[in-house]
Amino acid sequence: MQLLQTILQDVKVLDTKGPLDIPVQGLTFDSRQVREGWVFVAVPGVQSDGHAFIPKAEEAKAGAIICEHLPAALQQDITYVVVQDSAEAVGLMASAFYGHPSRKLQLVGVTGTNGKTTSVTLLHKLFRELGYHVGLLSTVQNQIDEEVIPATHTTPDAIKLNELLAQMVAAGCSHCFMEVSSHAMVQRRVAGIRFAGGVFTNITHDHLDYHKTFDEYIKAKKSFFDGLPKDAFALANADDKRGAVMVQNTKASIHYYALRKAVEFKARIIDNTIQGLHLEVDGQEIWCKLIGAFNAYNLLGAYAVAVLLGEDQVETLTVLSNLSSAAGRFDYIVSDSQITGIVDYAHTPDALENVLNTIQQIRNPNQKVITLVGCGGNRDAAKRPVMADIACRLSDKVILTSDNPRFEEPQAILEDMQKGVKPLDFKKTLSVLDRREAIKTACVLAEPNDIILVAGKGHETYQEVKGVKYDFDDKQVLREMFQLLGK
Ligand SMILES: CC(=O)N[C@H]1[C@@H](OP(=O)(O)OP(=O)(O)OC[C@H]2O[C@@H](n3ccc(=O)[nH]c3=O)[C@H](O)[C@@H]2O)O[C@H](CO)[C@@H](O)[C@@H]1O[C@H](C)C(=O)N[C@@H](C)C(=O)N[C@H](CCC(=O)O)C(=O)O
Ligand SMILES: Nc1ncnc2c1ncn2[C@@H]1O[C@H](COP(=O)(O)OP(=O)(O)OP(=O)(O)O)[C@@H](O)[C@H]1O
Ligand SMILES: N[C@H](CCC[C@H](N)C(=O)O)C(=O)O
Ligand SMILES: [Mg+2]
Repeated sequence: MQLLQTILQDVKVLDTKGPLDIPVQGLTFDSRQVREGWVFVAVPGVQSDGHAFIPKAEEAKAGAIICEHLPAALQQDITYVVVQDSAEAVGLMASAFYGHPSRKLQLVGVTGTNGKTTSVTLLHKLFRELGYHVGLLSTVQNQIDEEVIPATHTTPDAIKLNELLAQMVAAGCSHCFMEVSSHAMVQRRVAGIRFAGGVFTNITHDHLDYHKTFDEYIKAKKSFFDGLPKDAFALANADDKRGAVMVQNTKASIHYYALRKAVEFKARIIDNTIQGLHLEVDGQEIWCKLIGAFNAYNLLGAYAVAVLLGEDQVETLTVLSNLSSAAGRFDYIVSDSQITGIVDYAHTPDALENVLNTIQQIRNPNQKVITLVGCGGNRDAAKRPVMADIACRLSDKVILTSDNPRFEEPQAILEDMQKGVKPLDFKKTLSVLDRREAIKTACVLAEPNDIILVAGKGHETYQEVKGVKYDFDDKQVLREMFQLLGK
């Protein structure tokens, strides 16, 4: 068993009260999980401050308490350690507690507003096909080879993260591909993690509820590259306005990929149809099953990562051309009367615009596009009118509805969205609060050959209302409605 002083090795300690050579039975930042002999780290949060739960941890017989300031009264048989930054300390301690698993495999992190899940999923599938044992940490699910471990966050907390990495190492994984969210950067979930490489996909408006300003959001993403070590690679999308800024202060070796610029890794779209993408990548032509111009970026990024990790270029492209996308990313079903129902996780203005542009490019002029979209509660409210406007601009009919209202009033979210609808578009817009009814309405309105886009929830199988997750699966409801209506 590890000693407290061992797992504190990399942590900036300001003060200690009590012995440090005590065994650590477990590590947590949640007082409700503390057991006898465990280490409790008090972390300031958004809702509350972990320091307020120190008495609970003491009651549960914690062996040590790590905090940024000492409580007024100290318990005799507990060690107290004051650190400068307890969120960072959790990461550093978790890495040591689990035996530094990130140093034992090639870990690549992907950050950016859109394309993270798609990119890491492609990479996981690619490296599996290339014959490796591979881990995956994504919004949709975590995986060790084909074994699925449910995910609660895009990036797990530092303790869960190291625990999962340690499981991957134990299972013989040589690689792991993970999403690094901006929340994870701010909350230091990847402190102490060693990356072999980092990828930047793009950055657009999102999560301003949390980061407050776009500058802060950029800073959060950039801090990932600032922290990469010298022997890692930093791969950035050069077509994104912020691509160069992201990697400007990194110690890692800098590489770029782009569709519109002559950089190290480049691709060109030859054709973009409902059957997939025909691309030229580094001078080689390939056909891919993924649909939409934005997926050319995801494919090119995955290719570049593989090459930077030393894989053969031709073999990589051959495997990539056979891969399908992640669940809920341009997922579609076709009804008996040839109505195409597309389910996509587009929940940002940029993603919605990309998906709708793709649909506009691949549809024929007789097919109407009906878009159903909502915006999440307790999330960035500024995107609501913008997404409604984009939907109107790029669709023939729009149905505004609910998407995880959480603790907000669904009707109020809808009204925020309605503010973005221009007077000229009033006629083509409907608001149907209940998502099931909204999908039904879209199916009623659709005529043979039309296209319905159900945006925002993708792979999610629930609708979250006031803390309760009710079963809800866009694709299944679409299928049900097609059947019910005989479409
Ligand atoms: C806004 C946000 O990110 N919140 C995360 C944060 O919670 P918090 O700051 O509110 O924590 P808190 O409730 O104030 O508690 C503060 C501290 O007291 C502790 N505590 C609390 C209660 C108690 O009884 N005892 C106790 O010790 C808590 O464990 C915590 O350490 O820290 C928690 C523990 O790690 C996270 O689970 C929680 O994620 C919430 C559930 C969440 O929804 N996060 C989303 C926004 C998120 O992280 N999303 C990104 C992806 C976004 C994207 O790119 O799409 C992600 O990586 O998943
Ligand atoms: N490279 C890309 N550029 C722009 N849009 C993209 C890109 N890749 C995917 N998208 C769009 O964004 C949506 C989300 O994609 P994906 O799940 O891969 O991103 P993500 O970064 O993991 O998102 P999240 O932060 O919500 O987990 C997709 O459904 C698609 O509509
Ligand atoms: N990872 C994102 C997912 C948003 C998906 C959308 N369906 C919503 O609920 O807003 C978040 O938690 O902000
Ligand atoms: Mg994701």
